Amino acid sequence: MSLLRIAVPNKGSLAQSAAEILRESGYRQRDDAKQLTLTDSENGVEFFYLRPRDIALYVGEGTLDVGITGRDLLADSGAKVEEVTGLGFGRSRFRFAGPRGVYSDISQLAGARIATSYVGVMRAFLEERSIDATVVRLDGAVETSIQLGVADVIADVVETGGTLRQAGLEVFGETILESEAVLVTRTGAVPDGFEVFRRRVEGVLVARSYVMMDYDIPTDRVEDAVRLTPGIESPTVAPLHRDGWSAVRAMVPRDGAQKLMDELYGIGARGILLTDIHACRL
Ligand SMILES: Nc1ncnc2c1ncn2[C@@H]1O[C@H](COP(=O)(O)OP(=O)(O)OP(=O)(O)O)[C@@H](O)[C@H]1O
Ligand SMILES: O=P(O)(O)OC[C@H]1O[C@H](OP(=O)(O)OP(=O)(O)O)[C@H](O)[C@@H]1O
Ligand SMILES: [Mg+2]
Repeated sequence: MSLLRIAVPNKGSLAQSAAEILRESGYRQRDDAKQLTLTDSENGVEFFYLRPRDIALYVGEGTLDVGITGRDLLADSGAKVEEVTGLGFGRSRFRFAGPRGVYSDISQLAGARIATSYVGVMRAFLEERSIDATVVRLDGAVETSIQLGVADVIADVVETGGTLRQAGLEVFGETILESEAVLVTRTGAVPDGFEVFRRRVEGVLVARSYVMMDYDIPTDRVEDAVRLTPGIESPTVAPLHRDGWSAVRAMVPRDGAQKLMDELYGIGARGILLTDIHACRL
């Protein structure tokens, strides 16, 4: 059987987290950052470590079957690929920024020189709003371009905002794009072996965002408790040896789990336990 060919970021902000999620999904990953390919035939896959910006192109051309890249890079590429799922890491916003106190609205972009590494996204944004501005393509360190007189404003990736602050810049206007790492395939194609891969990765995402909750509760309060912890399909309810009590087990979102424990305690639940889920298939 042919191997599923998967493109993985080789460097940059997405590389480490991408390798982590693949490892947690049970795949082998390279242990040398100079290694460019890795075959995991036991699991039916082959990994290609590539620049995240190029990944949409390889997948869009059909040279590779699946890719992990940024949603913003995907939008910029114009390649024929579709997002299968967000992966919850590499979160960033794509924003306009200018010298502090000068810009407050995108109407001020008319006639301006905008430096960015995301020329495709920028041109589309300006065209949609009929704004006539000059786009200056830069590879990185875009924040410095204003000081150096190459541009008036920039459009760049912002995470903490630390880089902008250091450069004496501030964001203005609407958020152009919200990004995170995404799993992509070629539009309209479901490559052989992809479903197994997708289920493994989605299993890790669920395991990361859910926890398992167990508790005991007087049987006459089970309905109230189940309303608080409905689980994904339906919670397991089993009789306790102690008369009039039941045990309940349900998956709950990790965020807010502590508050949920307080609420369950409040309606009479006891022995409330929270445990991590390491992997799952739903
Ligand atoms: N500081 C950051 N925090 C979170 N995501 C980021 C950050 N910088 C870039 N990204 C995301 O990483 C992807 C770009 O990856 P790429 O490897 O091309 O650039 P990079 O992470 O800036 O690395 P480098 O500039 O060192 O090559 C995009 O999806 C972008 O949104
Ligand atoms: O809001 P922050 O947390 O400061 O992060 C945003 C910065 O991170 C990235 O730069 P990177 O370090 O990848 O350098 P680059 O500009 O050369 O791509 C991005 O291009 C911003 O400059
Ligand atoms: Mg960068």
